[in-house]
Amino acid sequence: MTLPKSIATVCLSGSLPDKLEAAALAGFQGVEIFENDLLTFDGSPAEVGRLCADLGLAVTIYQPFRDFEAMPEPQRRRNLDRAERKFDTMQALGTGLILVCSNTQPATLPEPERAAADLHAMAERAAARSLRVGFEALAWGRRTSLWREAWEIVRLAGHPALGLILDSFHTLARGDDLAGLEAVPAEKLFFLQLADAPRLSMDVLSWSRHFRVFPGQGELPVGAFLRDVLRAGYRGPISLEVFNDEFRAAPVRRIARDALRSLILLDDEVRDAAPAAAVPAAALPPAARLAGIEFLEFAVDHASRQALGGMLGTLGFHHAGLHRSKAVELHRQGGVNLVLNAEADSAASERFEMFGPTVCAMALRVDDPARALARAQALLSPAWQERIGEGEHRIPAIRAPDGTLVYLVRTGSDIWSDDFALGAAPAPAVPPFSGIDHVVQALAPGHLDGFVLFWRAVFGLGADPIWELPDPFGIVRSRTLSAADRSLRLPFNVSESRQTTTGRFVSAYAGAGEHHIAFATPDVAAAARPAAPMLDIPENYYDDLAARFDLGEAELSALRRRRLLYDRDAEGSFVHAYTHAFQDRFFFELVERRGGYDQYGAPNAAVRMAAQTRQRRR
Ligand SMILES: O=C(O)c1ccc(O)c(O)c1
Ligand SMILES: [Mg+2]
Repeated sequence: MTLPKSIATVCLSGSLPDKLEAAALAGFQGVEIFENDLLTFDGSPAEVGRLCADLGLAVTIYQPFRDFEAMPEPQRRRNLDRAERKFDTMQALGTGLILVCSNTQPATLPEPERAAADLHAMAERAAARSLRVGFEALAWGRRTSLWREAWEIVRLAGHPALGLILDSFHTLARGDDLAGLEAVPAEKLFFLQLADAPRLSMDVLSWSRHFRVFPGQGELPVGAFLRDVLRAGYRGPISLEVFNDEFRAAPVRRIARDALRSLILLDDEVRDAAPAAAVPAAALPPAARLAGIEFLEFAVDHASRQALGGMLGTLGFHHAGLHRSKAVELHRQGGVNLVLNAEADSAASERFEMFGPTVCAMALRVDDPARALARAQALLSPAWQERIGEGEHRIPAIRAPDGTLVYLVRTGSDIWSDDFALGAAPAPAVPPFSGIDHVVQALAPGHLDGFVLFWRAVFGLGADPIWELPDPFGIVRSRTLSAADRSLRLPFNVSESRQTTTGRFVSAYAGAGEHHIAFATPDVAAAARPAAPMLDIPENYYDDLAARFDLGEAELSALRRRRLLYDRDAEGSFVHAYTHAFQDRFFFELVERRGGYDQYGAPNAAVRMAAQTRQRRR
């Protein structure tokens, strides 16, 4: 047994049957029927009830019933009549619970006693039909906007068919918490809705109606909230109620799968507080201990392999080996392995046919590949198997949300000697790269939240807040996921504009993908070798640097001479440089972190994007 999982139909796109099928297919046990989805459906409530039953879905609640409590007459009497009609609907749907959200009307009377009396009257009528009523405080309710105020009214009403409904968004968005919930009898906790959200400064109604996300995708402490509810003795379903413009426009099955992934993760995070009967039979296997990127693999053809190999050569890479049975080359520079795959009829060639030269796989070093794979599968990411030759290594892999492969390589193991004919390494001509510092991926609008959840859940990465970067042709939003020890850093960029560097990448190549790869170097001035096709930076940038930081003349002229970019914070400094884009697709960055600098030089992103636009036009 795990906590029963439910989802409100409002989270999903499409017609009501589409939503129900997707919820059932993903693996939910229940659905909240949102009134609007029923009103716009051309079948009876009884048909919806049958559809749910056929799909194995319980109708956990019917909602919302608005603007009910504490209205003056004659609305009061009309509201009670309206409630009777909704009870008919509930019985046809086959649900025993209705959600009343707190009144938002200016005419709402202020006395909690009046609200309690009205809800008592409604509960009395519900009870006559063996139905129940739950009361939820909307964060923007006229007189009732906090859960404690809603509880006070439910307590005053004192009817067994009336209880409290909690919604994490309404509480957490107000900066409130659940202190005091222990005082509410467990049997009065009728239902629990969960939603997360990014921290935004806007009115709470707009925030709620457009920007909610699934737990784990936002920045609110939903796990702690759920733990408090379970400690208070709540034993009902956990139900997602997310109003999100992007989710409502996205393919319904993808969003339903993200939704369930979010609850599986949350369920696991609160195991310590869950009632014994609801503790998942098996905990999720712990997330992998990561140790960086063993290799990145590019899908290429013979011509682009030649060209990319040439460009890598200017950065000090050498051709380190050839695969024994496939058209696959290994290029190396220090601790960085890049695989160029031109094998026909492979996962790589599939990507190449669709997107041209592109990164098609990333191999992560993990402490235990089998455990990492088991966790991914438990979180709804299926395993993937590449065709292999006699005696060659089988590396476990899963698919990232965009279909690229994530290989799982045991830290410290040698995956190269068996499958590759390796040549002798030449003496390094430049200070060797210590590894891959970060890999930036461009995503199509609407995909960021899904990627954030995937990487958070499957690999336990943490997510930074969102940055907004000004491109000459629009805004790029960027969010970075990283391991706590920074052994893996993955910034994701999204742009609504098709003209930005990010937007062009996504629209021109019909998909997302890695659009820039940063190599870590101890000496960026040496690594940005004269032969390398480095991006030029305007003189104005260096004048501004001199004004912003008190750099010595020698340091400033060293930066200027090599056209390096610079950033600094309280922890340390960051010197970096970019190559031209390879065939207008992806590009490379060279980064030198000094001291404890832990960011990505975001103040320089606008300069970089403008320089890229100029370079492209040349
Ligand atoms: O935005 C709303 O009106 C609304 C309705 C019902 C809910 O349960 C809720 O949390 C919000
Ligand atoms: Mg709600």
